[in-house]
Amino acid sequence: MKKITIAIDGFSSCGKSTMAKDLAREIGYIYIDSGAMYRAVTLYSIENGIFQNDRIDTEKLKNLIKDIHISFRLNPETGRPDTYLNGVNVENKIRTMEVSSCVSPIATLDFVREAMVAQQQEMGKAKGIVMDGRDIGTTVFPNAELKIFVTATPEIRAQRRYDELKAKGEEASFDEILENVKQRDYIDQNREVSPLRKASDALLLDNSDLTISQQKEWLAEQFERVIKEKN
Ligand SMILES: Nc1ncnc2c1ncn2[C@@H]1O[C@H](COP(=O)(O)OP(=O)(O)OP(=O)(O)O)[C@@H](O)[C@H]1O
Ligand SMILES: Nc1ccn([C@@H]2O[C@H](COP(=O)(O)O)[C@@H](O)[C@H]2O)c(=O)n1
Repeated sequence: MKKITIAIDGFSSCGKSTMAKDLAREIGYIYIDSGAMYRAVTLYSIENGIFQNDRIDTEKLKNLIKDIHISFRLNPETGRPDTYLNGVNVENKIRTMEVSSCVSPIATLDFVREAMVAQQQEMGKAKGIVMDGRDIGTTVFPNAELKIFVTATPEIRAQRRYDELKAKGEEASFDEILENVKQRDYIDQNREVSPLRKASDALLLDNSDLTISQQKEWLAEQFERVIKEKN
């Protein structure tokens, strides 16, 4: 059976990775969370004094970008891939509010995007991949056979993220999360390079009123339909 490329884009915290991971596991495809890659570059920038007091030392980051190696390894406990930055597992560190509040400015930088997109295209060159992000259907894999664009109201997305952090026993403020979600959406949609857009051939999914299992079922139906057409 011919494998395809699946691009899942959309707004922050709307459930892209939940859908993408589940589908990839069920159909035996590779799953790549492209947002984790921008988060890893951001963590590196914070830890190496590149992002300080709301300022990015772009020259320093440009010189060091070639030293930033991001990879994914399956975590046998969760059954999901963890993100590694220069060989160190940073899966938890990249999910903090500190990284969330710095990541979108880092993701506006053209040389950062160039480096990430090149790695993402390399990861997907053999197809059989589900990748989620902001520019997967528009820039990374414009020829993907299945493209989805996911959205939900900012309040619902913030509530989901708040519930997730609370369930992990982490301190969280709903207002801070909502503000972060809105701010990232704004920066992501308004940057010059590869802004967040629905690709013209992407299917739109508003999952505000869908459960995780309903959206999973919907995605599986889309996959079945496309794979039948292609084989
Ligand atoms: N339909 C849904 N109903 C309720 N909760 C959901 C739904 N879909 C996802 N979630 C939950 O919402 C939270 C955010 O989901 P997820 O991390 O998949 O979003 P995302 O779009 O990948 O976010 P980000 O852009 O920040 O990477 C998670 O806690 C997830 O379990
Ligand atoms: N393809 C992508 C993916 C992500 N970004 C930026 O990274 C931020 C974090 O992504 P999450 O998916 O983990 O929320 C996101 O807000 C974007 O700024 C991107 O630009 N392109």
